[in-house]
Amino acid sequence: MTDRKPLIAIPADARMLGAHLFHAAAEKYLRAVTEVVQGVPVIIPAMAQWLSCDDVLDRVDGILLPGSPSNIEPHHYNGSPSAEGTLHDPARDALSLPLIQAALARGTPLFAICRGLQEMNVALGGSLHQRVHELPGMQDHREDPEQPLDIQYGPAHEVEIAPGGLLADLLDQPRILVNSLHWQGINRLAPGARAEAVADDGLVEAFAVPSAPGFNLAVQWHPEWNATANPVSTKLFETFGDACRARMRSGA
Ligand SMILES: N[C@@H](CCC(=O)NCCCC(=O)O)C(=O)O
Repeated sequence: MTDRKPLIAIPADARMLGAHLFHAAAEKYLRAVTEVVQGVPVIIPAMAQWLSCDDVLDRVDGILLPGSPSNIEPHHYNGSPSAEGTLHDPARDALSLPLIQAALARGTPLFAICRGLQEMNVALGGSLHQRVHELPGMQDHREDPEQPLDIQYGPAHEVEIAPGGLLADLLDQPRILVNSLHWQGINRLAPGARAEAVADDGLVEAFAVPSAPGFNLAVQWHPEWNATANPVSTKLFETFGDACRARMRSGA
């Protein structure tokens, strides 16, 4: 008998489409889960007022925290108010931030991408820079929205892999080339988090929480974009998938 496929929860963005509020996730994340993780993606509506963390975690084998154009509300990390016009998604904040803490405590495998990395850092007590490109000495980590998507999600800069960590173990190379589509970034890395990759301007671009009982990894770049065409991205999603399958088989 073959195993069932693991169920992978993807917290939704809450977005107005016309006159109605939708709970949505971009197809590229669903595709990475179906195609590379070999799992079944389940979009979790951003309705934390009616769904507890246990309602979700009792049923799923892993969590994928996707990127989003929206920013975390800065009061979650004692940040100064956002610039006027900043897109927020308080419903997603309310779902994701407690879910991250609960998933890490339970050992549910967790893979966090872009906004997901920022959420994981904030959920664990870290803080964010709101406009990395305006800081002296920092690179511009934003995409050019005028370019076609393949260029926006194309290779942008290298990151240095921290020796002795999870990524060093998985990838066995000192530097990798990543894409870059973000304004915000880690300011204070959360207590208990270990930097796994750092850009040349010093920005932490990946981290893990080694003391958590399950697989967990957060990356600032977008491995879900054409994941099967990039060996590093494939490896990250396959490793996450293996952790989800192991969790599922353990019956935890
Ligand atoms: N808004 C934050 C997070 C950036 C991010 O997650 N971008 C992804 C955009 C859509 C997607 O590709 O899923 C920031 O700018 O830092």
